[in-house]
Amino acid sequence: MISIKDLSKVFSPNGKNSIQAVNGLSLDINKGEIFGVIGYSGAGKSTFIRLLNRLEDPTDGQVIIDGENITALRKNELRLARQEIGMIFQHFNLLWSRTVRDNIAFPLEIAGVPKQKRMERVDELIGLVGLTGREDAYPSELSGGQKQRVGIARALANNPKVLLCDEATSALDPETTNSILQLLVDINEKLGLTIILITHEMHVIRKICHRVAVMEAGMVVEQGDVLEVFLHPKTEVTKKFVEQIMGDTEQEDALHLLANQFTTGKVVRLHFVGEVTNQALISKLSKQFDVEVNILHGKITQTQKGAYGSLFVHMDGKKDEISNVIRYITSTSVEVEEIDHA
Ligand SMILES: Nc1ncnc2c1ncn2[C@@H]1O[C@H](COP(=O)(O)OP(=O)(O)OP(=O)(O)O)[C@@H](O)[C@H]1O
Repeated sequence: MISIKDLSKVFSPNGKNSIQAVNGLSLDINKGEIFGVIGYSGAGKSTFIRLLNRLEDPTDGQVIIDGENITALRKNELRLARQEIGMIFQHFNLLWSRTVRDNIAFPLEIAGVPKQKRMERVDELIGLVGLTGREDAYPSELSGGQKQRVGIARALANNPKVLLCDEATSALDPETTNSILQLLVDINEKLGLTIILITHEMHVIRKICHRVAVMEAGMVVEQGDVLEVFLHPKTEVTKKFVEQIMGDTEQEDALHLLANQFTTGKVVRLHFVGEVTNQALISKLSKQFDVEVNILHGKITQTQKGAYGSLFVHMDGKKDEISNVIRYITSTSVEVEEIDHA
C-alpha cells in the first residue's frame, strides 16, 4: 500500500554543514498493518516520517501511497492528498485557544465540510477516542493522555488511509502510554487503518507493531516481523533494542555457569514462540510426569504476534522420565535446548 523507494534527505546540501538525515531508504508497508520504525536519537526517524507527508521535501526518491506518488504532487494537490494522511505528534500540536471540539473540527473546516456534518463527525470522533464529557475543555485543562486523544481524533477527522505517529507517547507516563497504544490498536482493528509510527522505545514496538524496521544513520539496517526480529536480531543496534525488553544477553553466560552446579537431572532452555503459555506447560509437566521442575530464570513477553521468550529450567528425576518430558515438550510448539553441564 505504501511504497518508499530510495528516499533521501540532505539538509544544507551545499553548505559545509551538510547532513544526510535519510539515506536511500526503501520500505514497503502493507495496508492495515501497524509498522514501527525504531532508532536512536539522530538516526533520521523524524525526518523520515515527515518525508511521508511532505512536511519535508525529499532530496531524492519516491513515496507512493495507494498508487499516488506523493513526492511528485504540486502544492495544491498536496493539500488534498494530506487529508488522507493523518499525523500525531509527541507534543500534540493542539490549538490552545480552541476547545476539544473545535480542535477536532479544525481539519473538517479546512476541508470545507458543512457545519451540521462537521458537528456530527466531531461527536463520533469524541466517542471513538474516549473524550465524551470533555468536549468544551481547553487543551490546558487536559492531561497529556487526553491531549493525545484530541490529537488522534483530529488526525482521523477526514478518514485518512494512513496515520503517522511521531513519537506519540514519548511525553507520556508509562500507564498513559499503554492506554494510548491500546487506543491505536483499537483504531487499527476497528477502522483497518494503516499506522506508521516512529519511536526510540522497544516496548512500543513490542506492544503494538506487526512489523518493524530498525534505522541507523539514515538507513534501514534490519526489518521484519516483530517476533522474528526479536528472536533473531542481526545487527548490533537491533540487539541493543531487544535487550531493552529482554535484559542483557551476558546474563546467559552466568546461567550456563549456574547450570554447571547441578550434579543430577538436566538443565534445559525452553524457547516459547506464539500461543503456548509457560504457566500451562510447566504445571502440566509437574502433574503428568514424575519429575521435579524448577524454573531457574527466564522472561516471556507478549507481542502483537504472540508470546515469545525463554525459560531456563532444571528437571530432576529418573533419566527415562526426563527423556519422556523432553519428548513431550518437543511435541508442543516449544523448542527445547539442552544445556551441557557436569
Ligand atoms: N531541519 C533540519 N536542518 C538541519 N539538520 C536537521 C534538520 N532536521 C534534522 N536534522 C539532522 O538530521 C539528522 C537526523 O535527525 P532526525 O530528527 O530525523 O533524527 P531522529 O532519529 O528523529 O532523532 P530524534 O529522536 O533525536 O529527533 C540529525 O543529525 C539532525 O541534526
